[in-house]
Formats: sequence, C-alpha cells, structure tokens
Amino acid sequence: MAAVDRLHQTSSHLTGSALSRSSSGTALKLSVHPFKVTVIGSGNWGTTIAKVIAENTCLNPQLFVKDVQMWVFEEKVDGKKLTEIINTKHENVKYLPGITLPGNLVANPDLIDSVRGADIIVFNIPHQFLPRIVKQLKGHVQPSVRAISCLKGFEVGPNGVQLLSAYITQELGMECGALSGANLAPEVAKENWSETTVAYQLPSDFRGEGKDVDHKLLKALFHRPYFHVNVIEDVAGVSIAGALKNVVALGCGFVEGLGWGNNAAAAIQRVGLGEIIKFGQVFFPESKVETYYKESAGVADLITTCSGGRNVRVGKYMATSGKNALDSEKELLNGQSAQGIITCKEVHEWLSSCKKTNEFPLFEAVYQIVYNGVPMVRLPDMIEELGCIAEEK
Ligand SMILES: NC(=O)c1ccc[n+]([C@@H]2O[C@H](COP(=O)([O-])OP(=O)(O)OC[C@H]3O[C@@H](n4cnc5c(N)ncnc54)[C@H](O)[C@@H]3O)[C@@H](O)[C@H]2O)c1
Ligand SMILES: O=P(O)(O)OC[C@H](O)CO
Repeated sequence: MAAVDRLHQTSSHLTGSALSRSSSGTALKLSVHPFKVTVIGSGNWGTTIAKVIAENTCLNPQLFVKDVQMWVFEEKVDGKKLTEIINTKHENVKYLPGITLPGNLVANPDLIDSVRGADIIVFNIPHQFLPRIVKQLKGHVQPSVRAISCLKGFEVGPNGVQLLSAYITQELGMECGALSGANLAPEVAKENWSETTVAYQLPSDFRGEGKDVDHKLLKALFHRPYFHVNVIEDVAGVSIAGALKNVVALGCGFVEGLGWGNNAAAAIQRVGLGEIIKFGQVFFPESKVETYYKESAGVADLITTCSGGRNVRVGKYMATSGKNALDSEKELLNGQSAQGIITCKEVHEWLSSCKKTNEFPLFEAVYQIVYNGVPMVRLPDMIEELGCIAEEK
C-alpha cells in the first residue's frame, strides 16, 4: 500500500507532524509513514543511483523504508542469475563491477513485485526499453505514486517529440521529474565528488509537506556528501540537455578518432551547446536558458560526457575502427548502451517531420554519419552548409 493510502487510512489517529533533519542536513517535516522507493533498472547508472538511494534510505529511516527494491532485467552471468549474485555478493558484477552495494539494496527480477507498495519510482533504464516497461506497469501502479526519470532520450510518436518524464506521466498518470548531471557512473559509484540536478514540479494534487514528494524530500533521497544535489523546477531543460549532449558526444568522438585534437572537439561542443539551447527554445519554450549554463545538467554534463562518456568512446571507436555504431557499441560496452545512437535518430525523425533539419546542422550531420554512412571528414562542411541553407531561408 502506498504511503499516501496508508496515510489516509490512519489519519484519524494522527497527532500532528514533527520536524526532523535528513542526512543532507535539510529540515523536514516527518512523514506519517516512511516513503518506499523502487529503482527500475540496474545498468551502469541504474545500479549507481540505486546505491546512492539505498545509502540515504538507511540513514533516514524516519523518511524512507530502509530496503530499496531494484528491478533487474534478469540474465545469467557465468551460469548464475544476476539477481542472486547481487543479493548474495552485493555487487553487480556485469554492469558495475568492483563496487560494493549496500545490503539494503534488493535485486528483484519481477517488475510488478518490485513496484508493489512503492511511493517513489526512479526510472533508470536505457530509454529504448521504456515503452515495454510502461506497458507492463499499467494497472499495477497508482497515479498517486511519484517518479523521477534518470533516462536520457526522447519519445517521438503521434504526440510529436515528448520528454520521457511527460511520457511516463501520460502513460501511468504519475507526476514525474528528472535527474541529470555531470555524472559518469563509474566516478559516482567510486564516491568521487560530483554534482547533479534534480528537476521536479509539484503536481496540482500535491498532498502537503511530509505527506508527498517535494524538493526537500528529493534532496534527502539523492544528496550524498560525494553527490551534491540542486533541486529546481525546470524538468524540460534538464531533460533536453541530458538527451542531446549524447548526440554532441558522438560528434566529439568522431573528430577525436580522426585525430583532429582538442580545438576540433571544442568546436563541436560549442556548436552542440547552441543547438541544445535552440532545441529547447523552439520545441519546449517552458525550458529555461539558464539551466543550460548554471546547472550540472547543462554545460557541465556536456563537458564530462564529451570527455569520458560512452558516446564519445563509441564515436571515437567508429572513427578509428571503421565499424558502424551498433557494432562499436556492442564491442566496447559489454551490454551497456550509448544512448546518442538512438537519440540522434529520434531527433532526425522529429526535425524531418517539421522540416527543420537544416536548423540543427550538427545533430543532422551526426545522424547522417551514423545511419547513412556519410564520411566523418565531411562534418565541418556539413555544419557550415546546412547552417547556411537555414540562414538563407
Ligand atoms: N552510465 C552513466 O554514466 C549514466 C549517467 C547518467 C545517466 N545515464 C542514463 O541512465 C539510463 C540508464 O543507463 P544505464 O547506464 O543504467 O544502463 P546501461 O547502459 O548500463 O544498460 C544496461 C542495462 O540495460 C538492461 N537491459 C538490457 N536489455 C533490456 C531489456 N530488453 N529490457 C530492459 N532492460 C534491459 C540491462 O539489464 C542493464 O540493466 C540511460 O538513459 C543513460 O543515458 C547513464
Ligand atoms: O556515458 P554516457 O555517454 O552515457 O554519459 C553518461 C552521463 O550521462 C554523464 O553524465
């Protein structure tokens, strides 16, 4: 039963709320019942963010149920079920090897069972799997549940281009925010200091402090001494920056793999940042330009992704090996996903449908290189040519 339902059932014998201080130092009104948290996904970042959450639920029993369910797409590793390995060895040996996970993080192969009674669901899977997950969840989660999406990408379909948080809200009825930042999973997992941005808007049916998810509660859930959280309202800006920087990182990988050096990589990031901001302004006017330069989810994530993320590595490998994107991803990432490969296709489909590909020449060039075999050396010319066509119009 969700905390809010339990809250309503027991409200007759409530005597009021008390003030508590979370491990992040934030003063919070106590929830009548602690919030139960489920993480859907257990990849490189999924496992890392589940570790962060489980550390906080353990430290804040007044706010959260200690055990955190983590849904795992079951697979065998050396003949053993991954869930069993995680629950006995406390290590995700396939997707986050070498990192000890908290004992209160429980791997669960049953999606529906993992969300039973959850008050907060954190979505953290490669976004191509989201429609199937959401379909399975329908009818098994209450709209009163709140969600945070750590996914990077878009949903392009009959409703045009959609943020993944909006897609989750549309399909499951639950309010959904976003978490994104300069957060390469292996560094966060090792507890090296970094920052992130959580974006969440209080829904119209907000039930009140201590009874519902708000900015203070989200800070208590995600903030760690090594993982500094800033909570804002701009869900669109955070999501757009997180999705599109992966496309820019592929472009960066191409010029690095071609051996063109730091200046070329900086040029790609400059053009990329401009296109990210423009995409937000044109298609999601509610997004705020300041998010892109002030927040970790903005330019900081662009820099870190273009320095050491999986997309830049895939782009570079494509350039040095001559292999295509999917083969490069498979050979380099051991089952992990470089989300820029799918995102550049989603962006191309959307821009084509509204005849605006020329206005985003870097995004379009990356798409043409990945899907139509256009030579990478044409990247500078394509950026210039397409940009000129757009200006002439
Ligand atoms: N890794 C990072 O550094 C990082 C950081 C921030 C955000 N993100 C974002 O978080 C999201 C999740 O990334 P990740 O790194 O956790 O995943 P990942 O790239 O490591 O992908 C592997 C995961 O996909 C799962 N999977 C494989 N086939 C599946 C299927 N058919 N159905 C459902 N799941 C399946 C695997 O079980 C595994 O959990 C992505 O959108 C990514 O861009 C990643
Ligand atoms: O490894 P990537 O390229 O998926 O990027 C990881 C994160 O998004 C960086 O913050």
